[in-house]
Amino acid sequence: MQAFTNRDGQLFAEGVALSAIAERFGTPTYVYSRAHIEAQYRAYADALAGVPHLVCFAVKANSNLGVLNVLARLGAGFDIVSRGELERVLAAGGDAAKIVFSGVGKTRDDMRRALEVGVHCFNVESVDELERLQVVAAELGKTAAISLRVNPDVDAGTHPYISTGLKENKFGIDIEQAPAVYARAAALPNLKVVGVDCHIGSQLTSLPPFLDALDRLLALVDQLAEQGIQIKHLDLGGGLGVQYRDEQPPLAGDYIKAVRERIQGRDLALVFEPGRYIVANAGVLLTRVEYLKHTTHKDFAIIDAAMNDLIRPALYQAWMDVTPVQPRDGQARNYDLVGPICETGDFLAKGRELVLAEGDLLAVRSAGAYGFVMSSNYNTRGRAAEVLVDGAQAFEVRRRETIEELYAGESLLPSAPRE
Ligand SMILES: Cc1ncc(COP(=O)(O)O)c(C=O)c1O
Ligand SMILES: N[C@@H](CCCC[NH3+])C(=O)O
Repeated sequence: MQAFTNRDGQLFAEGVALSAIAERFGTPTYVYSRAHIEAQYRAYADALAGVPHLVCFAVKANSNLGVLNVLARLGAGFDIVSRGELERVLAAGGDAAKIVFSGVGKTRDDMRRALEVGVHCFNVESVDELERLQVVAAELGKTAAISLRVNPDVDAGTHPYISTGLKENKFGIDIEQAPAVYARAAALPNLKVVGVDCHIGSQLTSLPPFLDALDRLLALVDQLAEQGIQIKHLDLGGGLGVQYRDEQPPLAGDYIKAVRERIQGRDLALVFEPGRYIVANAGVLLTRVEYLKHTTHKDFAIIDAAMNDLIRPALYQAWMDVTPVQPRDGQARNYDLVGPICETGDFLAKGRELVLAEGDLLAVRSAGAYGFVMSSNYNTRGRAAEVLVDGAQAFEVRRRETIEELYAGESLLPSAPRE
């Protein structure tokens, strides 16, 4: 479904004009559509009907409480990688028993809290983590359900920074070593082996890498059964891509259909950890043109959003669509859209044919995933507001950070006299 549509010469988020949101909440502001989030979640959940499953939204993609709450109300599970994400999920009404805990660097505190609230499963990424979890669980007198994140050595064919399933990546346990590590896990008294998981990368635009990884996991499940270790669930991670420009990634329904065909006849529950697929196209970053700067070489539109608000273009050379909220007639120019930050890498888009004037509003599309969550205070800029649209209403689900908040918690040196 299209969350952002053109009507009466301007762009709407569901039933609310983006110009009205800018008027009310200012810019830069992230705007999300509840209907889109729900539709994307349902694409996964509906395709899994009839199989025991969990769709665990990857909180790293968008951890806004309002967004998490929308998903929690739908019965979603959550994939977390930190204590912070855990507390957010609980604060948003998420069910601890539907949380899978991923990440290569879980601390003892992380483990304690996750055991205390009773997460569904720890996705363990190394032998040392397994041993640490045994100690922490024993101290608390608890049993930790675990899955090993295996590295199936599949090339996801995506950007090298977001490819995670190759031998040279830091993630997971080499699939060839997995049987031995499972044997160790099964021997530890406070751990209970329940699953196998993998996540081979993000923004995948074709099915074969997913299915290759699945085949390798299924071979491992069979091998483990011969060792007397029964796997209950298979967690295939996230990674399904979305359309930013002209990519044609598979739909969740087709992906899940292909997975279901391959696991037919097996007594396995399925877990997925989609992030981008659920929220990327549910969000835009709304920004205003501050200045137009025409030089002999280039035309720049200096906008009030910057790389601190949305770092994907600077970090991955990601192409993001930018659309005027109220398109105007006139002579288009070829603009670089740049922010106010003192870095040449501070751009959100380059070489766009646009008709612009100072004060115009622009929507940077597909910004619902890895947008606000990757923002920073660089150049002492307060972070953007976040607004969630539900039908004809817009709710500020996070207010803009104030200047005072930017230095709250810092202090001066005490003025002790120097000897
Ligand atoms: C373990 C794990 N699960 C899920 C995700 C979510 O990925 P995506 O947003 O591509 O669906 C990631 C991030 O790539 C991840 O590292
Ligand atoms: N932050 C990345 C995705 C990272 C996926 C996290 N494992 C992006 O914007 O594309």
